[in-house]
Amino acid sequence: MPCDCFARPGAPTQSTGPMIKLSNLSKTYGSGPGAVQALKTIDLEVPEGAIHGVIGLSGAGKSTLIRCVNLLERPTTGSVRVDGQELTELSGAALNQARHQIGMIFQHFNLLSSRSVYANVALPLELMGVNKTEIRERVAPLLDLVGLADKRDQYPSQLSGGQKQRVAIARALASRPKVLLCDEATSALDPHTTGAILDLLQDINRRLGLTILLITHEMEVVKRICHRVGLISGGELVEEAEVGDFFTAPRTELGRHFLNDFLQLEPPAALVERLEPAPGAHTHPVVRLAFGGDAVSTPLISRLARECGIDVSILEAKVESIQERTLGLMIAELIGGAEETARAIAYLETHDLDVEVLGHVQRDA
Ligand SMILES: Nc1ncnc2c1ncn2[C@@H]1O[C@H](COP(=O)(O)OP(=O)(O)OP(=O)(O)O)[C@@H](O)[C@H]1O
Repeated sequence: MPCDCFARPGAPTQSTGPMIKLSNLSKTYGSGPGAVQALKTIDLEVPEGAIHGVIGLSGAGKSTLIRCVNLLERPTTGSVRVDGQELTELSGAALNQARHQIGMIFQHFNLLSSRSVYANVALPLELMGVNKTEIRERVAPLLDLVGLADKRDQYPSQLSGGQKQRVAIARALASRPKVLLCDEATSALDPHTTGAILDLLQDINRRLGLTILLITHEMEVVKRICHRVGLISGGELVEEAEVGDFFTAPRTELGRHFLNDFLQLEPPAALVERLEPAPGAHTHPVVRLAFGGDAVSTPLISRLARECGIDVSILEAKVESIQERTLGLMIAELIGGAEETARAIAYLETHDLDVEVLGHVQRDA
């Protein structure tokens, strides 16, 4: 439930559609032979109140994408609608006004070193022409919200990285935005501080009903606070899903790469050396299984062995909690004849498990 003290008087939601809607968005840097097409026909919708992550490798186009949402980068083609308003048609004062609805935080905080914590948070309000009394009334609860009321007169050089990011968050919220953009906001922080900042962002999302779009290269960030996630590669959104679905059944090779990297569930090295890509006359498959929902609490493996007439040798297994969902992961050898193991894989697939055949090993080896 949004908190009253951060309400946006006179600024009701203009649209009943998504809070952020990017349509057919492309961005090319430069021209001629050296041109770089950083974004290619991106379509993305973020509903009001959602936390939406975009993950990708370095150079995939994440920063360009998020900077197009507030027109820090002007897209080459396409549409950017925030709360129903088309931003690409705006410039000058009208664009500045629209940007009050969109706060942003950065990897390196971007605080002004010559200004105190209080003055950094007050800055956007000064630029908006808010009077001093109102600024005082608005900054104090923001510092409370981010847990820095006792640091109001300190300077950025006297703060830790996590505290600097808290100041940046308070500053981003000063104009009472509807959207918060987070550009690798925790990448410069240690894991403990990252957790605390992500908790704060989640708390703000819940208390203020703020829509958050974040970009990251860290699955941990997605796992911890995002509702939905998009995967970007070569400037294209190649996959988009609910976070629970993405972690249980990524649909692309790159999605699997991110997941495996995060889970670090790899077959033992000795087995990898024996893996062959194609089945042979005397091989059996090695599979990686990911399962969520009811499958986690069902004795599927013993049923599989019984019903398909195979043996199952479990090589690695773990259970992860992804927000409210449980994800089971396993690497196993399915030991049996070609027909039986093919039937076993089909059986697993019909029970909503994500099955990846990693390769095949000689039965007698
Ligand atoms: N101002 C620019 N001029 C020219 N090319 C650019 C510019 N900014 C980014 N690029 C190029 O656009 C592509 C996407 O860059 P972008 O910074 O959006 O990727 P990213 O996913 O955020 O990468 P990283 O995680 O390394 O920050 C890259 O090939 C990059 O070199």
